[in-house]
Amino acid sequence: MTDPHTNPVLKVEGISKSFGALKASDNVSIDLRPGEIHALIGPNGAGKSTLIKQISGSLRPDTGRIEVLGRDVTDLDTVARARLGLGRTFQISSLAMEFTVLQNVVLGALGAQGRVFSFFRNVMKDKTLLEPARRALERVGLQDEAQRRTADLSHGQRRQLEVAVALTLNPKLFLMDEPMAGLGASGSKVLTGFLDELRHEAPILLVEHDMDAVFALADRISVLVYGAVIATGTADEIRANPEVRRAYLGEEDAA
Ligand SMILES: Nc1ncnc2c1ncn2[C@@H]1O[C@H](COP(=O)(O)OP(=O)(O)OP(=O)(O)O)[C@@H](O)[C@H]1O
Repeated sequence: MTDPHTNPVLKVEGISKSFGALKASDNVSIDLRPGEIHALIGPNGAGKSTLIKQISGSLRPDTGRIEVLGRDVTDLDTVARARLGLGRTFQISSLAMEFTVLQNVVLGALGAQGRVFSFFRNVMKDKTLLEPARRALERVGLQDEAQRRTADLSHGQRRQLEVAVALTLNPKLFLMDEPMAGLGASGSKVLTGFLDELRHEAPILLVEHDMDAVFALADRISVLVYGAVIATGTADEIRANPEVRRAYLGEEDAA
């Protein structure tokens, strides 16, 4: 369990973001503590992805402040935030399907570092890239698939590969947008086990529709409705919260 008194690795304070008349983030404050998985749940269109984008740096909030490891990153771009230790996996795959598994990890690490390359052959011989890439593949259990074409992997293996790409940067914390999406029961079980271990190394802010995974993994859960956080608490507190049941869980019969 996490100690609420330790300094959070991520602190979001009063973030708001509007698209025209629509308030996609409405004065959101949340934090992420060392060793924890903090899940962000809410109905479709509640503003989960919009919030993740603002934390990762790909979308600028209208107001509010974001701190990563005690540093104000509100004005930093995605590359600078990644360098500080903010890892991210995406809702839609960013993998190059025709490339091998190992090539994707190497290229992903290069891109995330903001580096450019001119000769692909040289990049694939660069030990400073290859070694961390192989280590990351081992961590997620894909070491035997390194030379396979990414398009030939199962959906679950691609999700593992995305985590491996993010791991090469040694993230101090993770933002994950629906990592279980499209995984079968066995795939999500494997990934659940992996995230359960990963949290000790890098705490995770997890957007996820799979309620079994959320209630199994999350130390804390925040519920977003119409851009605003209506509750934050443990799984039991969230299950028992009448406002949450009315606004969300009750309607999906997930409690
Ligand atoms: N770039 C944009 N321009 C205009 N409206 C947007 C934009 N991005 C998101 N929205 C709107 O903001 C609201 C929040 O969207 P968001 O994708 O963050 O929700 P979500 O909770 O992640 O949904 P889902 O669970 O379906 O992924 C939605 O009404 C969406 O249509």
